[in-house]
Amino acid sequence: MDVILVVNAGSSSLKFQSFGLVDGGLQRRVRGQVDGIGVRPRLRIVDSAGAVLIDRSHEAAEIPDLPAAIGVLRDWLKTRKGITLRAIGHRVVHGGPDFDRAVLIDEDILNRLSRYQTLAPLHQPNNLAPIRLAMAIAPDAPQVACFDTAFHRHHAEHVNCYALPRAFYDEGIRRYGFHGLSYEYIAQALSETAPEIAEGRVIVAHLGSGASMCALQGGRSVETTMGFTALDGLPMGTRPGQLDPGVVLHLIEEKGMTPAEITRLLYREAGLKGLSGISSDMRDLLTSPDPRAALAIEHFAYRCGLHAGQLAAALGGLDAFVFTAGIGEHSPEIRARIAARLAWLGAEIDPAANAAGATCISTPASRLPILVIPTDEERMIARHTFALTSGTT
Ligand SMILES: Nc1ncnc2c1ncn2[C@@H]1O[C@H](COP(=O)(O)OP(=O)(O)O)[C@@H](O)[C@H]1O
Ligand SMILES: CC(=O)OP(=O)(O)O
Ligand SMILES: [Mg+2]
Repeated sequence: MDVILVVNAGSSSLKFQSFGLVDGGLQRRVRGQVDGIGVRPRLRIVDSAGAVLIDRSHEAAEIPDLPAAIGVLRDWLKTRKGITLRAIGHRVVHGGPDFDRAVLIDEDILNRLSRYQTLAPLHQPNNLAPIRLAMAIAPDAPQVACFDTAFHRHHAEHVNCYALPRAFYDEGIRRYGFHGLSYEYIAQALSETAPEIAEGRVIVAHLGSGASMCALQGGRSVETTMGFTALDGLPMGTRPGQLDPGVVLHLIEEKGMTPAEITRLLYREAGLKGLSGISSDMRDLLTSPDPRAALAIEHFAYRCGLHAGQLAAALGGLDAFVFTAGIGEHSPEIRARIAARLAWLGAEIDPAANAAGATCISTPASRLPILVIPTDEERMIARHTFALTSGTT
């Protein structure tokens, strides 16, 4: 069978899916991930029916880093029989100013994407490593880069710019926005399942370890909370979200911190982890009796409400609100706390539907429909990869 392999390499995990090309469409075959890389590595692969094919824990030293995780994926792929790899699609977080759509990868493209490593230090190096490896070991398989930034590339100029001298904008210092593959998937899912909502003004809240919100108008992104990098906007697992740049100046001038130290602080030590001093994982905070956990949760819900207000203003009103990603899909408590902050926009949550994880979690009387839609960045990547390579393979 001909398959498309999708690779989504993150900061501590390698997620992958394969899709069979069946009757001109994409049929998911397997879904897997290596997570806890370098700490508590675990490989788990399930088939399309949800049956577990592999669930294996490893010693930290066995899978200490991303290249080792890619090696595990490669070894597993070798055991698959009767499969022809037609193309590989990759999530690449930063596409800079040039890429407003997915692109076939060659050496030149790869070199251009390498320039954005410092703009997405948690993601870009890990996104590019599997591309390089596949170029070496499967040079005949076309590879496609699918960008988090592409879905936001058509924002109006007044949305895109910072109030800095124009030269900075021209050299690419702009508000790019991220999680675009997730938002594009949700926009398509909405147009299929709730077309009347999809045509209107919708906020999608992608709340995972990275978190952002997107304002959709008629299925297109018109505003988002992240900017030049994936540090801006909502507080996240280990990133602070919106921060007065004066804080960074203070850290440099008064505390003598180096760029590397500040990068570490802002990408790995801040957010829920820094504020609570307990964990970056919302599940740990929700079960902790520690008041610092309660503060971090309150800060998160407050800032989500605040940024939703900004996006509602950008849209000039709001017709629906959608929760997605790890926290958005799985935490009724956080959904309820954020929805309570949207009461002024007409939101009224249905506690039973929320607890049950229903698709619609607002009451029939709610002026604002509130939905939960699981995201699927990998399927979005497969769609782009298929569209770009079906004529060439
Ligand atoms: N049941 C749950 N309750 C609260 N938070 C959860 C739950 N399940 C997952 N999460 C949160 O989701 C996060 C992971 O989300 P995910 O979208 O997979 O992020 P990423 O793709 O960025 O790793 C975890 O760090 C955890 O905080
Ligand atoms: C861009 C970003 O923050 O991605 P993730 O949520 O996967 O960390
Ligand atoms: Mg993610």
